[in-house]
Amino acid sequence: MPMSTDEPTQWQRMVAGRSYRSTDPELTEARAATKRILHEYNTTHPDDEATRDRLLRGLLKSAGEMIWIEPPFRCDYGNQITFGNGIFANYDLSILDCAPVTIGDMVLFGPRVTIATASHPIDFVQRTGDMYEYAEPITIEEGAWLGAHVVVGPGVTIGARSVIGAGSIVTRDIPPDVVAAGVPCKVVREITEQDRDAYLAAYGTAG
Ligand SMILES: CC(=O)SCCNC(=O)CCNC(=O)[C@H](O)C(C)(C)COP(=O)(O)OP(=O)(O)OC[C@H]1O[C@@H](n2cnc3c(N)ncnc32)[C@H](O)[C@@H]1OP(=O)(O)O
Repeated sequence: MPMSTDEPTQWQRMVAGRSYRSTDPELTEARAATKRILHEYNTTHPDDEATRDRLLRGLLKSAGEMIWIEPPFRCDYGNQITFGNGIFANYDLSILDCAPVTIGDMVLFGPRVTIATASHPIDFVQRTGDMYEYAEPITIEEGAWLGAHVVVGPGVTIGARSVIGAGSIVTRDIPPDVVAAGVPCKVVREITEQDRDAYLAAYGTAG
């Protein structure tokens, strides 16, 4: 029987949220190309902001204004990542962008945040023999702040302006305007105007 020519590629399966194999040659080469760009990014001179900005804009699907991603920064493909405006990421941001990753305006990342869209089957044979993998999109809405060492899992949305405590593992959606923390990450409380007053009382203004 003749082979069908309209079978989706592994890339098409991956971005459609279906099972795929990351060992596919097209995907392997795409990751290798990304690593070459990131190697250059991560070894720039600290003062060479212009080169880092150029490399980032060539790598990402889209990038707004005023983005500062401290090296080292790692991702799988780059062209699945959208950054809004005014984003700061501290050292060691890792994004497994096998599905779309959308970061809104004014999002802050503490050091060593991991955003993992990719996952594997729980079943051993599917995971190792079949080598199946799948990925689900992740969205971090505008103004969210993720503390150090936060891990965000496949399919999660973190709501606007919410704060995720250091070391949290986020496995479910987090609503807007809350402090959430822990393993697994749960809402601790809502953020209110009292937070502003309490901050000023404790630390004052920056002049
Ligand atoms: C962009 C950058 O580079 S950021 C620099 C890196 N800095 C960080 O990563 C620091 C991040 N900060 C935190 O994680 C802080 O703990 C915050 C912001 C979540 C604290 O928020 P607050 O609402 O002030 O929390 P508060 O200290 O009042 O604690 C509320 C409760 O949540 C718990 N909690 C707070 N943080 C965490 C956390 N990371 N993990 C688990 N539980 C936590 C507290 O133990 C407390 O529980 P309790 O009521 O049972 O005692």
